[in-house]
Amino acid sequence: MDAAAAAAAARAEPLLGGSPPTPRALLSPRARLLALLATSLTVLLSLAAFRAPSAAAAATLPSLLPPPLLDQRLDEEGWPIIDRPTDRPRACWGIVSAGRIAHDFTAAAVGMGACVHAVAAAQLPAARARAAAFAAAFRLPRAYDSYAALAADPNVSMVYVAAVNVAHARLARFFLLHGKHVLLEKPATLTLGAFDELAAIARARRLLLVTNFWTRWFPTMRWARAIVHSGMIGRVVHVAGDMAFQAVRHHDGALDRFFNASLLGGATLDMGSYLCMYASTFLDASLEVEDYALDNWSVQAEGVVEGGVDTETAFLIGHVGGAHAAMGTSLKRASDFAVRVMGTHGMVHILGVAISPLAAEVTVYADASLRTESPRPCCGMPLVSTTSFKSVLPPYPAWTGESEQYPHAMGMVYVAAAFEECMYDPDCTELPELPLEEQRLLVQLAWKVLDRVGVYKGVQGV
Ligand SMILES: NC(=O)C1=CN([C@@H]2O[C@H](COP(=O)(O)OP(=O)(O)OC[C@H]3O[C@@H](n4cnc5c(N)ncnc54)[C@H](OP(=O)(O)O)[C@@H]3O)[C@@H](O)[C@H]2O)C=CC1
Ligand SMILES: O=C1OC[C@@H](O)[C@H](O)[C@H]1O
Repeated sequence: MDAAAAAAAARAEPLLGGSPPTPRALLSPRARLLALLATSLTVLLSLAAFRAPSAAAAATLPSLLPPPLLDQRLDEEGWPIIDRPTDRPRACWGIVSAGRIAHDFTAAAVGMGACVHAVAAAQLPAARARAAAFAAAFRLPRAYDSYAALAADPNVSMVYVAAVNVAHARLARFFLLHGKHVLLEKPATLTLGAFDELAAIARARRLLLVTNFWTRWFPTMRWARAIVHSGMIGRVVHVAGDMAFQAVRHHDGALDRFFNASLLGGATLDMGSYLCMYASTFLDASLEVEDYALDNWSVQAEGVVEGGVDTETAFLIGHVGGAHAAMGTSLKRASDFAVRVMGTHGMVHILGVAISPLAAEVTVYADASLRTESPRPCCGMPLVSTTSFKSVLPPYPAWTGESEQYPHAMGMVYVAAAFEECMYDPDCTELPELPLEEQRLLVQLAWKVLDRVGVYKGVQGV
């Protein structure tokens, strides 16, 4: 292991969780012996199922296992290590819009040493001054007050589209047609038709089109996925998540995007889209072949609609494999922003803020299906192990004089690094962490939720 990898491993090491008192202590001596045998068997089977990195690890309890190896390279401060070519120009970003998340992404990108060449602000008033101030703060060479000027800049090969939801389809189409690779803020589009058009352009021109579900590239998410895929918690049967906050109604004197139907606001297209992403991530985790056809998924939803947007929504997503997700989102109440992935004999708990998760915990219980004695009628299986995972973010670049707008903003480095690395690989046409077909499914799942709740019916082209 080289020094950087060792530093990264140290930063992302599992913290061995203290186990709560085992319920076994409450059983009779005979039941205790049986439980011990069952637990030992479960431990052995868990170990067999777990893709441990070395044979030595297979001799230890699951709670002592190292996490699955993460193929993510980070330096001592937590910055991604990128193999940039030395024999040709670097790929440079253009930032489309100068709003809140655009600040966050740009801070992460300049912090990690990426080339951010220009920003364009073009929709809200004072575009020229806003773009100039943005460029000055992040020391970008160019500031434009039109998106067309940014699209014409030959130094920009990839753009980050950070405008409000209603502009996503239009701007992604515009920049793809100008030959730029596009990292597009979520939700990619409202309608399937709009997404399919974007995907067709991207494929035809061999351009990257990636919805910015940045969660997918977080070390915590990679760890959680690896744990679930290892079989350590058994077969996934249920995912539960809740993401809600009391959104501000007004921003800079106008109705904020959250409550603004003309900007495609509402809880589902905001945080609900992450919950759809979590459902897609884990519900089919046990299938050998990933299948993103909507026919394999069912959606039910209830919601409260105010001013044309959903402000409180609960939805269920079912997968043909039998697993299901129960999700809640709201613009009007608090939440722990956590997601729990429940398997037949264990659970991965992705701690809030699960949009940009820095910590998770896996709990493994004895597998009742492997026990020989009559199962107890209720409640709680003997605990086998609890293992935690934590990661740290690289520091915000203080020299910008800016500060983060959204939690864990520096976590944008992970998706930015993956995107940039793909730019240097002639064979890379999609990011494996979020293929186009899955992005398409995510558009459809959110659309189904909204359809059931009764908003945005009949809207086309966005
Ligand atoms: N991945 C993530 O973690 C996050 C993603 N997001 C997503 O990013 C997008 C932007 O969110 P955020 O930065 O909070 O948004 P802002 O409210 O800050 O607006 C972003 C930009 O959109 C344009 N815009 C804003 N209001 C209007 C309007 N009334 N009419 C037309 N254009 C408008 C402006 O572009 P210009 O500057 O060019 O004038 C503005 O700078 C959303 O799609 C959201 O879902 C948001 C937060 C976190
Ligand atoms: O994508 C997002 O992530 C963070 C949330 O607070 C924000 O509203 C949303 O758009």
